[in-house]
Amino acid sequence: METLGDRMRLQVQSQTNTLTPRLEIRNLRRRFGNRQVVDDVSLSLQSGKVTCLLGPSGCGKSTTLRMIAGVDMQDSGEIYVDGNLICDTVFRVPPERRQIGLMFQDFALFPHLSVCDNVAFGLKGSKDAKRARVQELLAKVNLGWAIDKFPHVLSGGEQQRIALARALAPRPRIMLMDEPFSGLDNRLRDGIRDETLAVLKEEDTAVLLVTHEPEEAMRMADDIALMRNGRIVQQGAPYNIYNAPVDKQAVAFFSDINVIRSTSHGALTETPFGQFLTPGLDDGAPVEIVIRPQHLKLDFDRAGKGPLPTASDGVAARGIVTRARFMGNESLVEFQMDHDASHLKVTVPNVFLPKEGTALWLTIRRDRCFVFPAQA
Ligand SMILES: Nc1ncnc2c1ncn2[C@@H]1O[C@H](COP(=O)(O)OP(=O)(O)OP(=O)(O)O)[C@@H](O)[C@H]1O
Repeated sequence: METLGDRMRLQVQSQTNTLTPRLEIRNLRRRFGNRQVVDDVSLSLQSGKVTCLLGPSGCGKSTTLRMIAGVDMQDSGEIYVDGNLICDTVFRVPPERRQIGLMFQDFALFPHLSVCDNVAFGLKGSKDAKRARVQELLAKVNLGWAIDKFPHVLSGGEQQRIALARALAPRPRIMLMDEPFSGLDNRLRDGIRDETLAVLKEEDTAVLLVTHEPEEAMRMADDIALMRNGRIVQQGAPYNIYNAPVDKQAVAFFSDINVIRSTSHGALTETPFGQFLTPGLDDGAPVEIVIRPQHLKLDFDRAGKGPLPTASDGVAARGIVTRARFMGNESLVEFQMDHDASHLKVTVPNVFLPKEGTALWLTIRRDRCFVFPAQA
């Protein structure tokens, strides 16, 4: 008979199982020559979730992926799958036994094999069982009709979906994707991204997607790990990464930015747009207030006066239009500010194209400002 102790043990066990990451990397490091390309990277992936490793070109994303796949070897650090060590500096499970699927930009299918044979390539078992799995996957990517075709008769987008089916066929526990959509033209990309995401979720695969495109990460990720110079500088849900960035570069990675420079005194800084708190900063410490162009507001000049100050928008400062351009969904208006001749950019929905030399008043949405100590 099951005792209370057994039940509690089972409960603890099942909780542990749900908490154990599908993939965990701890303190991974890799150096090429005298350059530390991956510097103490730790990450956890959960089943059915997409984590995006997002960062500029050359920051070490692909090197991290290659170590996880087992095609490159870390200098130090460990890799675990379902809590089991698969690689440290002494022990190493070979790539083909890691149950990790790979999908790269250069996803080349085998041209001499049919779609069926391409997708079945990594499968074991009887011919019928393989064909059944191929049919199941092709149905998921809406390409059931192509099973007996050859790759060259398919479009780029269709080939990409076949590559996804091929990578998923052996039911990998983890899928590593390195810029898999960057070879596709813009019109196809969104649809294929969404479809890929749906299939990966359905298969409950843990996904690590490498990209240098913030829009792609925002669109696909449950979790974003922002990487810079070999390190993960911030990790979290897309909403948090966008709205609570760790530093100026993290804001700038997602959008254009404006920087208002000032100095801290008594844990406050005075700017032409009002005061801001600067907790923890020494007197005289330089401060940067960072704000995205869509979070400034414009108002007309009424005989040298602008709008009255408000708690949400602070004080208005006057600027002179230096340029205004229509961008499609919005207009971009650039200013030279009266108070210090600095330049600020403002985006306004639809068409708003004031003439060069027009005086306008700018306010900033205080809840959308990020205050950082100035970086050297
Ligand atoms: N085998 C190697 N030998 C020497 N240097 C290498 C090697 N592999 C990568 N690097 C260097 O390490 C740095 C990081 O490369 P990596 O491919 O990981 O960057 P990435 O973030 O994926 O960039 P991208 O988005 O351009 O692919 C680059 O400067 C690259 O030149």
